[in-house]
This record gives sequence, C-alpha cells and structure tokens, in this order.
Amino acid sequence: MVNKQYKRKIYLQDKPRGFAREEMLAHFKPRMETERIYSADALGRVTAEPIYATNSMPHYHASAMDGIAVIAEATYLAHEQNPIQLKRNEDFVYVDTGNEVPPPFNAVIMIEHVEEITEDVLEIIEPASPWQHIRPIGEDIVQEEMLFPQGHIVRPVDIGVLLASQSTMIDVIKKPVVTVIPTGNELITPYETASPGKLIEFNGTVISSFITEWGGEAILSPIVKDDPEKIKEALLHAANTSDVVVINAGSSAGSKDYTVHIIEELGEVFTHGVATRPGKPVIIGKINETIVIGIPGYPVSAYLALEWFVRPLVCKCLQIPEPSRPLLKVKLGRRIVSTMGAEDFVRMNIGYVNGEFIANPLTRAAGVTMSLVRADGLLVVSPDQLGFEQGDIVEVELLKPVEEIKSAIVFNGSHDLTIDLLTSQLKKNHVTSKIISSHVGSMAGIMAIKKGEAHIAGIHLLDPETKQYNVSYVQRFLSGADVVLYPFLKRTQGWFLPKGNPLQINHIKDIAKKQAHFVNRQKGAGTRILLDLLLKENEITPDQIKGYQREMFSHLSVAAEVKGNNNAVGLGIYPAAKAMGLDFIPLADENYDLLMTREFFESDQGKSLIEIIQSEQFQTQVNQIGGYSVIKNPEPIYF
Ligand SMILES: Nc1nc2c(c(=O)[nH]1)N[C@H]1C(S)=C(S)[C@@H](COP(=O)(O)OP(=O)(O)OC[C@H]3O[C@@H](n4cnc5c(N)ncnc54)[C@H](O)[C@@H]3O)O[C@H]1N2
Ligand code: MOO
Repeated sequence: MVNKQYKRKIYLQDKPRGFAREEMLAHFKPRMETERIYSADALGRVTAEPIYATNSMPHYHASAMDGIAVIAEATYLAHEQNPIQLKRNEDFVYVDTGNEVPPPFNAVIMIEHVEEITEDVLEIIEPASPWQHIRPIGEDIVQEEMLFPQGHIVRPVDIGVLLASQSTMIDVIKKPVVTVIPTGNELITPYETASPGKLIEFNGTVISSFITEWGGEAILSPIVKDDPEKIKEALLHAANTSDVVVINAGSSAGSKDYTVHIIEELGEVFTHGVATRPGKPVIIGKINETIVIGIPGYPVSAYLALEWFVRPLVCKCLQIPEPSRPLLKVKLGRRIVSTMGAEDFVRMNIGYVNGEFIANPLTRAAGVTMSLVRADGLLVVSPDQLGFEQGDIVEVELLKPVEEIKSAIVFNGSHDLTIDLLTSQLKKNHVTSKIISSHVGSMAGIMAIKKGEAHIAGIHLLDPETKQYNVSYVQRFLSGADVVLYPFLKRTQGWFLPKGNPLQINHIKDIAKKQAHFVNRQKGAGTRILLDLLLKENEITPDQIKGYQREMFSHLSVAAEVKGNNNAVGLGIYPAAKAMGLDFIPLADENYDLLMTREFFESDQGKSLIEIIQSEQFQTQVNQIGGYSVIKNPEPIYF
C-alpha cells in the first residue's frame, strides 16, 4: 500500500506551557481503578481507601523489660528497711522482654532490681506500680484504628505498621499505564553495532524509568520506523491499552515528522509547540480517552517535556500532588541571555566558594545528556525576561542535595586526565568529598579563581617572552589576590596523527604545506597558546592552517576528531593520543600546575588533596598513563 502523503508542518505554536498543561488536564479523565495487593509489596503505592488496623499491636500484654512479673498490690510495702520476699509461680514469674505477662500479674520489675535468695525466692526493696514496664494491648496500634488516610504514599515504615497489625492486604490506586514509543528509521538498540547515521535508542528506557519512578507502569514499545502506517498502528494499539501514550521524536518540522497528522486523524490535537527553550516541539492530543504526548527527540528536551506534561497526568491518576523541587538562591557567575516570549530552562553548575553559592550555565544544547548528569540546578527564565546579568541573585531549582553541592570542590580551567584520577582517589578516601570540574581552558580558569567561582584551576600557560609557564600569568591577572600556585605535573605535548601518519607530518610547516586539516583548541587554552607561538616562530599565519577557526574544548575531543579523519592533525597531550590509538610526535614538556585560593589550599580538603597528589599510589597510577611525571614535594608559590 502506498503511504498517504503527509504535508510537512512547518509552523509550530508558541503556547504558554502552563496553559497547555491546564488544557490537557481538563481533557484527561483518569480511570480511577483500584486493586488489592499484599502490603509487603506496597512500597511507593498510593492507598485507595483509609486503612484500618486488623489487629492490635501488641495484641497481648507484653513485658517491656527482662525481669519478673508481679502483682503490684503485693509489693506496696517493700522498702529498704522492709524487704519483701516473693515466691516463684505464686508471687512472681520470670519474663523476658516481649513475653506475655499472664494474669493475675500486672507489673514487671527489672531483673537488676531484685535480689536472688534462691532460684525460687527473690527479694525486693521497692514497690512496683501497676502496669510498670508492661506494653499493654494496643500500646502501638489499636485494632480498628485508622493507620493511613486514602492518598497516602506507602513508605518502608508504613509497611511495618501494616504487617504488625496484620493488615496484610490493602487497596491501592492502580498504576497508570504509560506506553512509550520510540520512533525513527535511524534508531538502533544499544546492543547493535553503531555506524554513522545510526543513533542509539536510549530515550525510551530513560522515559520509562522516569515513569516508574513517578509511580506509573511503563510499557516500552519496540522502535517504530518513520512509516505513517506503522506509527498509526503503534499509536492505536497503545491508545487502546494505556492511560497515556508517549511518542518520542518526529515531533518537529522534519520531512518525516508525521506524528501530529496521525494523532489528528485518529483523534484530536490540542497543542503543537509550546513557548519553551528547549522543548518547543511538543504535541499534545487525545485518541479516545487516552492522552497522547509527542515529545521532542533531543534527550534534554524530551526529559523536560516529560516532566511538564506526563508527570501531571501520572499524578492525576494517582490522585497525589505533583512534587516540587527545593529552591536555592545563587549568584550568577555569568550573564544569561534568554529569548523574549519563551520560557528558558538553563542547566546550571553550582559551586560553594568563599561562602557563596555561585552558579554558571552549562551548555544549552538539547542533545547533550551529560549536561543533565552534571547539572546541580535548573534556572527557569520566565517568558517576559530577557535574562540576567552576571552577579544577579536568582533562585534555581535544585537537582542535587544542597549538602552535596556545598561540600564539592570546584575545579576549573584546563582538563587533564589526572584530575579524574585525583577525583576518584579523593572520593575513595573521603566519601563525602567530590570534585566537580568544568573544562574551560587555562585562562578561563584563572578568571574563575579571580571571580571567586572556583577553588582550583588547572593551568598550563606558556609565556612567549620568558618561555616560563604560568607564573607570569598569575602575576598579571591576579595581582593582589590571595592565591597559591602548586606545581603539579610535567606532561608531554605533541602532534596527534592518524595511525601510520598518512600525510607524513613531522613539523608544523608540513601542516600548512600539505594542507592537513588541523583540529584546533579554543582561545585561552594552553595548547592553543603553544600552537600560536609555534606559528609565529615559524612565520606561518592562521589562514594558512586549514581548520584553524573551528575549536574543540578538550584533548580527548581533538584526539577523537583526528581518529575519524585521515587528513587530520592535532596538538595535545600524549595520554589523549594513546587513549584513541593515535600516533604521537612529542614536541615539548610543559608544566601543568594547580592554582588555588589560599583559603582552599589551607583547608582540610586542600590538605587532603595535596596528600593524595604526593602519595605513592597516585604517582604510580599517573606514571602508568605515560607522558607524565608528578612533581615531588614542590614549594608552593605564593603571590
Ligand atoms: N527546521 C526545524 N528543525 C528543527 C526544529 C524546528 O523548529 N525547525 N526544532 C528542533 C528542535 S528544538 C528539536 S527538539 C528537534 C525535535 O526533533 P524531533 O522531535 O522531530 O526528533 P528527531 O528529529 O527525530 O530527533 C532529534 C534527535 O533526537 C535524538 N533522538 C531521537 N530519538 C531518540 C531516542 N529514542 N533515543 C535517543 N535519542 C533520540 C537524536 O539525536 C535525533 O537526532 O528538532 C529540531 N529541528
Ligand atoms: O526545543 Mo528543542 O526541544 O530545543 O531541543
């Protein structure tokens, strides 16, 4: 059968997110079904009815101590001058904690308060009051007492109470069924071999995991190809078997983005496009009584849209309020620009430096999943705002616990593989410590220290005049600041070449001559400064270097780029070349040092870091990488 032609839809709406959500919720009539389940399996489930205790706890009078059960009235005359003797089985019985206190006994005396005359005769010198050290029936739970109202989310302690009172089965709200359909001709499973143009399908599993975490029952459909008939079939089946359907990708304006037309054909579409960045191309519609949501393919957009639109539906089904995140006031380390008319969601790194929470935006690219892994918070810029200035105090939604953010060491500047080793060693020695690093290049690292945004910066900046590393830069840019330069590593810089060096590059002049594709680093990176110096020394201008304008942000990304292109060449450190299996021609040894605020250097965290750096274990690990040597017990340089 020939597929019906669907016209490419180019103009998306810019509907306010709140409006789209309310409109969607108004259309959604949850099934309100309940089910009876074992209390032992009820973790995280929502009670459908008030729950009453089936039995009391304790369900008999129980001794609260190890000792003897007595009749209180028979002990009243006991005192130091008038010890009373008690006969076993007549006046007392031995009881342990939790044993029944049998009638007619009505009090317990702790074993350490009795004197043993013989095994069967004891003496006491203090009276017991009625019911002392006894847990009476129902002390904890009384039969028929209401344990939980309806709408209660069952926690581990709640399960204890349910079982203790023999309320072994309870009625809970049925989990809403959410079917997740990943679409796209280009998608393969993570277990297949990847090749250019083939994308690994992971959104489906992430989306399903979110739904499970929120209390829904996720059904992940197999990948559906960009074929209108196949999509229609999958949507119809899902709509018939679910409360909510999430269809991923194909939501935008691409030539194969049919989803919106198909939903329109099978039901109705309320929204196509919301006024948010990212996350704009969202589709919201309905097939019969099932809400269908098309969420954008880009992972960050997808997960945000899922939280905006699918979570409210799950919560509505479960009749629970939507949780909100804690907020934290932070100072902005950088200016944030936002588009007028759209709500902006900016992933933020937050550091606690010099007693202040400083937040900096992470990449805004919607395809960078690591940004969500790394983000400490989310800054929401409302549609009527053009953004914020550096230094503004703003409120961010927290994605991580504030204690974790507060105890993190903020590392900035140039990236080095040994920093990852340092991070893991620190984590091993001090479980509560961690290093969060953003790789912005040496110069930006110096600036971050200057602005109070980082505790440490890794720097390797060659002064073209003195041919010395780092010191003159710190003097120039941080004069008067209370900082310490800790000499850390010597590492080998050199040319990155595809295996076998196909273009036979042996010198910087060869790069220009042979028109090799050079993979450059960003301005301010130490490696870039080295390159610019080499160009100058050899009287080569940047326009003679192909690829000079395009900048990468780390040694590893340069190496990855060189690996993929036989005409490419890059400049960087040996371990990155080794990691990617490239050829490497050494050029120079450089100093990679750690610039720290003096406050951090002298703090306990600073001291443990230095201790790790100077440990034999760490130095052996670093030597094993190759191309490195850690400087042993250097003199810190104060400015
Ligand atoms: N001309 C225009 N192009 C695009 C627009 C636009 O307004 N005009 N919007 C852009 C925005 S914003 C987004 S977001 C995306 C949304 O695209 P789709 O929802 O149609 O998704 P695809 O194009 O199929 O995929 C985009 C991208 O997402 C990743 N992806 C998709 N599915 C999965 C999956 N199951 N697992 C993991 N990753 C997935 C993948 O990287 C795709 O390349 O459109 C822009 N274009
Ligand atoms: O709106 Mo898209 O969802 O930026 O990535």
